[in-house]
Amino acid sequence: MATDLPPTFPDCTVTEFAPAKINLTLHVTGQRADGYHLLDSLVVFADVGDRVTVRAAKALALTITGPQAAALPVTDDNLVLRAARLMQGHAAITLEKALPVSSGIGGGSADAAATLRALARLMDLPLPEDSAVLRLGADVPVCLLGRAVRMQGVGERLTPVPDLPQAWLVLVNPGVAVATPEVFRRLASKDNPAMPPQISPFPTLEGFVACLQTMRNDMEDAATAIAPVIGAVRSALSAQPGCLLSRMSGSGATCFGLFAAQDSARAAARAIQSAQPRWWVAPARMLS
Ligand SMILES: C[C@](O)(CO)[C@H](O)COP(=O)(O)OP(=O)(O)OC[C@H]1O[C@@H](n2ccc(N)nc2=O)[C@H](O)[C@@H]1O
Ligand SMILES: Nc1ncnc2c1ncn2[C@@H]1O[C@H](COP(=O)(O)OP(=O)(O)OP(=O)(O)O)[C@@H](O)[C@H]1O
Repeated sequence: MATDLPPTFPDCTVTEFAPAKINLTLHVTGQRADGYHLLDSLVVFADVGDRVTVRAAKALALTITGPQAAALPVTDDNLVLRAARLMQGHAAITLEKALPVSSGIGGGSADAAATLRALARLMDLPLPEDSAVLRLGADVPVCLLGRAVRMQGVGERLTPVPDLPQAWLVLVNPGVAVATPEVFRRLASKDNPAMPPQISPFPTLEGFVACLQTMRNDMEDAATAIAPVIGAVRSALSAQPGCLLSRMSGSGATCFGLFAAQDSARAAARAIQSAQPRWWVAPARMLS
């Protein structure tokens, strides 16, 4: 049911960027009685992502455009609409979908967070309370924060980390959607060691990478069992000159390579894309 807007409602549009979320590490350290898993993850963002534009309207409506739009039909449970309903936002919303769907880089969560931010700006309203944000999805709180952070609990405990060194990423998705609940179900162990209690400052990228190498993504084996092509993605990234570290993000199938120089990241992305024209490949700056 459409509701009339207050006469003073500003006639403008607001656009918010929805950056890809990357789990540089993802330790699964336990499971709660309700089935949700306890995590310990170093999360960063990349300068590639979706874009959410909101415009005041008499009723809530969503249009999806962009290179990945075909993979995401407009349905009532789209996270953009769920987020907008939380804000009671009457808005015409356009989601420009650039990130592959169900790919471990938090596309839906990033879109939900961007929608909350955009509607808060458009309507000059506060953001919803933390528990409501978490109910949208375990990755929505971290996406709402939108900067490098240690994520614990089921996704709600966010602790600042020291400034991270500048780095470049190559994100590669082989075009296979991996369902997060299935990967959690298939974990061989749900009770793995956490990251060290303190994350110290990293004066150099080399030191940062050495530290990351002592950590893991505990979902990678289970995701690779579901989508063996993840192994090929990891190999393709690791084989690139200048790749300091490669690992899967989230529940997959997207993997990232970490590079010291933008040129090497771009060259690696070009090489992988030309060898695998059907894969989604994106060079990006790591946002910390
Ligand atoms: C794997 C991660 O991407 C790591 O950042 C996230 O934890 C997943 O976040 P998300 O996609 O926003 O997850 P949700 O949409 O809340 O949950 C999808 C499903 O994943 C499982 N799930 C999710 C988060 C969590 N801490 N434990 C879980 O067991 C639950 O079965 C849930 O039904
Ligand atoms: N705006 C949206 N963008 C992407 N997926 C959405 C969106 N809204 C709802 N979904 C649904 O959410 C599910 C997960 O999609 P998403 O792309 O967020 O996965 P993901 O990248 O693996 O997330 P995460 O890294 O948080 O586990 C899919 O089933 C998808 O249909």
